[in-house]
Amino acid sequence: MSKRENSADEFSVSKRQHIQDDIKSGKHPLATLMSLIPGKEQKIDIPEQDEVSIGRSRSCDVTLNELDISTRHCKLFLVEMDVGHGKSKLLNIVDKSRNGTFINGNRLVRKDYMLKNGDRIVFGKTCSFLFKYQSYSDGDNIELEKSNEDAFKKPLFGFTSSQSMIRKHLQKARQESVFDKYIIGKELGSGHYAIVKEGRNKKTGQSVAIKIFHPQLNDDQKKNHQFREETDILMRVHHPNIVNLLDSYVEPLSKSQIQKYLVLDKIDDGELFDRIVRKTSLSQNETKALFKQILSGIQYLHGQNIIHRDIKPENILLNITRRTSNDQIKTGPWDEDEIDIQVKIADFGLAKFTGELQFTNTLCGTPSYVAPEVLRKTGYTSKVDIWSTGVLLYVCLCGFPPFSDQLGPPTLKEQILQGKFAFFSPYWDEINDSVLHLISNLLVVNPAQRYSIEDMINHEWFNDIKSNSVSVVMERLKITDSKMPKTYSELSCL
Ligand SMILES: Nc1ncnc2c1ncn2[C@@H]1O[C@H](COP(=O)(O)OP(=O)(O)OP(=O)(O)O)[C@@H](O)[C@H]1O
Repeated sequence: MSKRENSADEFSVSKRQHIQDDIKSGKHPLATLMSLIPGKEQKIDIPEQDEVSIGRSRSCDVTLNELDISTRHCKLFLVEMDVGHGKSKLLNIVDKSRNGTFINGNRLVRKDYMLKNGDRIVFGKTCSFLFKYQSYSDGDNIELEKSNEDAFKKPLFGFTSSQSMIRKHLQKARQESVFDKYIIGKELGSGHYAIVKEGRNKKTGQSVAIKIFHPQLNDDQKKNHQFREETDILMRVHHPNIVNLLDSYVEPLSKSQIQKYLVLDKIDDGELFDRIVRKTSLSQNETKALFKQILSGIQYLHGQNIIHRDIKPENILLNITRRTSNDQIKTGPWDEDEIDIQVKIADFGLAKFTGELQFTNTLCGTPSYVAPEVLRKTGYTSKVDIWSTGVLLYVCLCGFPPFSDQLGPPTLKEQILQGKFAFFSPYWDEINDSVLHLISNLLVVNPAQRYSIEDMINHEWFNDIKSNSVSVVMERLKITDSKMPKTYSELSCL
């Protein structure tokens, strides 16, 4: 007897007659389990039926003969689910065993789990299988639902009929799972709503960042569709100062939960926030050079009717080219060991998917960058980004925000609503009046009187020209040491 026959015999996996019949009759199985035990190669087909039982009992649909398998070890339930791209037929696994069912190393305890391609399932201690769907979804029945246009001001990208065909095709192609296309690796960072991990495209080898939102209830199909439609649009946004969105996925986690994924260009050198913390504040020249890029990105977004809504130093990422030899010439006022810095704005147009708490900054957990009209909830325009950019400019130059509870009373919220801020001595003493004038035209409570992105780009501070507009001397406020605001750098050491 050959080794192979012998092992197949030892690991005899029998299936009930009707499964065999299905296969014989040419009816496709829904999924397969490939044995991962060396020398015990085995492929088990999972038929497409409402319930599939797996266990040691001969009456189970799939019988596993190992001693640590329970009589009825687990059940697979067929679930039709729409997570934003038409109905998909999926298998939901529920454990019923004594020794446990493990998915990718985690024991299923009193919860169900929606199986996905590439999952490693271990029944009991040793029965280890790789799970794969045969035909994952009902791809020919995709219904494109109209997006909720009120919730998202439509960007200027129109769809021609051929584009709409491409879009349909794209949508069909996108029924694949994020795990089919990418290998997910180590953590790059985390925020309130998501953790971001390194990823690698299995086909091209491209290194990417994968933003994995915390699990959400799958209680609103319309919202899932909206997420898919809007991320499709954001995928067409390309600018050198904006992080490219490459792919988006909504994956079922269980019968009631989903998880959203965004695949992004990977940006290697961290957040502007960390640079400010490290340096306490940035020089005028460095701030100006970084802001020229930030403003170019924001101008592009506003030109496409996209409002960022969450401009803050944590969302400004940096790609830094380091010096490798002494004769390399710097492209800007960067540090000695830096040749070039490319600014990349992250998280644009996505704030609405994460709710109001989004308006926070990670250090203080306060809405320091939010425009007054957002707090007032009276409706807003792209001018909210101008306000936040004004706060960011202030922070870069002195190292602390213009509005904070430390500066109260009044409260942070009241300071913002009243537009109550000051340039404190000695922090602002050596900084040009010209940029104080610019900031004073950005932190204006009435959005109609606030600068536009073009006003900002054309301001004399950026263009190093002297005009008559800044003839006034900007006031610096002297306050006692005890009242002096703490910089992000000081706060990060506490
Ligand atoms: N494209 C990227 N490349 C590399 N790192 C990234 C990328 N996007 C995000 N990160 C890292 O992951 C961290 C968390 O990401 P992000 O800020 O998008 O999550 P979030 O939950 O939306 O955060 P927040 O709490 O600010 O709302 C970021 O601070 C950054 O350090």
